[in-house]
Amino acid sequence: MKNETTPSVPLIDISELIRKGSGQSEVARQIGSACREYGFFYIAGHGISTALQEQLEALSHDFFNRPESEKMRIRMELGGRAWRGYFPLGDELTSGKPDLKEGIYFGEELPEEDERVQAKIPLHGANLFPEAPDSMRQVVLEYIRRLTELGHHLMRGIALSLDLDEHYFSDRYTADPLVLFRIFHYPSREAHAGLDAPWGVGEHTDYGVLTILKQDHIGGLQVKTQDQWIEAPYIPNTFVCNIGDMLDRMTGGRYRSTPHRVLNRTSSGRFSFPFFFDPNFSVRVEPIDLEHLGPLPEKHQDRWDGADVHAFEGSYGDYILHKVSKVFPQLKRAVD
Ligand SMILES: O=C(O)CCC(=O)C(=O)O
Ligand SMILES: [Fe+2]
Repeated sequence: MKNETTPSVPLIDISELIRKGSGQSEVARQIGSACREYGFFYIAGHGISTALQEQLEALSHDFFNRPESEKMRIRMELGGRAWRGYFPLGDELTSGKPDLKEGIYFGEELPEEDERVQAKIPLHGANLFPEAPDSMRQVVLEYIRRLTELGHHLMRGIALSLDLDEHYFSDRYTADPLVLFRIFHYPSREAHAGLDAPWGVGEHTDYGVLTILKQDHIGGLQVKTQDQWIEAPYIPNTFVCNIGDMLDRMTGGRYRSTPHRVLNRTSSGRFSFPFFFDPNFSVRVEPIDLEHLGPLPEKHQDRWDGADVHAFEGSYGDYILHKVSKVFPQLKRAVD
């Protein structure tokens, strides 16, 4: 008889990878298997303190509970080409439709003197922090710092999982990664029954190499496996990691940039904290020679022709700007 058990996103304890212990090759093996099968995995043993996570959550609740007029004081238009700041409900489009979410965009904090800011390179610049709650700046910057370190560890694990040198990605792509951090608030559907926004976030794939997502107890993240949508529920003190388009491209589709979406079915607001650890903005992203792994598994070969990530030529910056212009048409005008 066929086994009817619903597949679920695997959970991997990465503590041996973080401490570079003797068990890190086993962690890498588990990461590789999850990336091939799901493109998604949970991590435990990640070393990010619960105190920092709780502070971030409390500050986010505080900020998003404030009146719209106050939140709009750090609206995205004021962030210009750096692509930072607050966007109100319905302003972000995924697959051409408004999402039922509001949020703030952050990134690496760069001063005006930084040469990339001077050169007016898009997505580089200073963050917009609210005046209140006033510890938002310190907590968000600390969170970005810690998650950047975690991203470097995970990229070592991903390199090992492909039988590559552990510094493969940092040598070529992520020594100076493009990091983007977002805080999203998904209100309950009944609070906005009039808005034509079918999803919290519509079906999409992520753009870069690796996303490290903290979600709250409300849950609502859904992942598209080979043949069905499955839930990726809240698991306390874990992060959900997923592979983005650039790693799909680099691995010739062996590692899947898996479509996902969000639906808040509850009557409470949902908060989530996606952190995107991406290739350097200026680097061209090329396929890796993975002949040592043998031929591409048949079930993944269909991704080759259909998915435009494999046909794409250019820097990561070209790729992300093209994507962003669809999600935030108004930002494109700031960049042009
Ligand atoms: O909020 C979530 O759980 C996921 C958000 C997401 O998929 C994204 O920002 O790319
Ligand atoms: Fe996503």
